[in-house]
Amino acid sequence: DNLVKVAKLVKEAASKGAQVIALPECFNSPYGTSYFPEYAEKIPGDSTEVLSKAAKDNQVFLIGGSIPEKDGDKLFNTCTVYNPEGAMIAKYRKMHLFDIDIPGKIRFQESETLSPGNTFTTFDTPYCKIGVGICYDMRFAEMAHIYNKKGCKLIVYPGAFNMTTGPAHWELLQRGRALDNQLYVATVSPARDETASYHAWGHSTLVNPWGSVITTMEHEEGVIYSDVDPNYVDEVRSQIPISFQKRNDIYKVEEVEENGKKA
Ligand SMILES: NC(=O)CCC(=O)C(=O)O
Repeated sequence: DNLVKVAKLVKEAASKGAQVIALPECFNSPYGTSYFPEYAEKIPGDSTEVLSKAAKDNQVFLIGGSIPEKDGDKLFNTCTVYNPEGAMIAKYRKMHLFDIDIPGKIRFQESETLSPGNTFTTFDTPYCKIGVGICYDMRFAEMAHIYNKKGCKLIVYPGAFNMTTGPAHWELLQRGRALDNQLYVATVSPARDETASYHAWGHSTLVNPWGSVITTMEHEEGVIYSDVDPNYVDEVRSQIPISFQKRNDIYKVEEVEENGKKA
């Protein structure tokens, strides 16, 4: 059902002028560790073929939310990205697994069935460079900082916060990452399904480099639209030039080398 919905909604968004479209975390699977093995697919596979076709048919960049990915005997929470020709131009595996335990509220351990990825992922568009993270990744300021250093003007986080952390942290984190790095931050959540075991907070949102929420929604299914203006990123950065004012002589955020390669 969700694959059919993707084809329909991407077409609808493109017909209204969208050029870059993003889907939610785990859009082809219920969000829950017991579901991931059942719904996991290889990449390429049925779900990613639908994404590739939707991008090509509608001539858009498509950030395909995420799916549980099966690779050998491991599962990952993986986002794939397509260009308007339908080619997969990026693949990102969630680096920071959502393992939390808030007594009486929520315990969730993605690591029960998923493994973490180890690679930062950005891609170029004619509009700007875009960085990809998934949900819990948004809590890690250093990751967004590295995307800023790599030249991104937009970071997209498909994400499914919950009814405990959503109201408290969802918007605050996006505004924080946007303001820290003076770039746009977009989050895309699944709609809330009251019959599911995990109740998503919803509230897909776009925040601008000034830290202002420029578009958002509630928790029902829907599509939201907004312009991203890469020139506005430059404007804010020249007005408040924090990137030049960092005391790199005293502290520095940098990618570590892993096995001789950048992480
Ligand atoms: N899917 C996730 O990573 C959820 C993250 C979350 O809810 C949080 O509070 O962080």
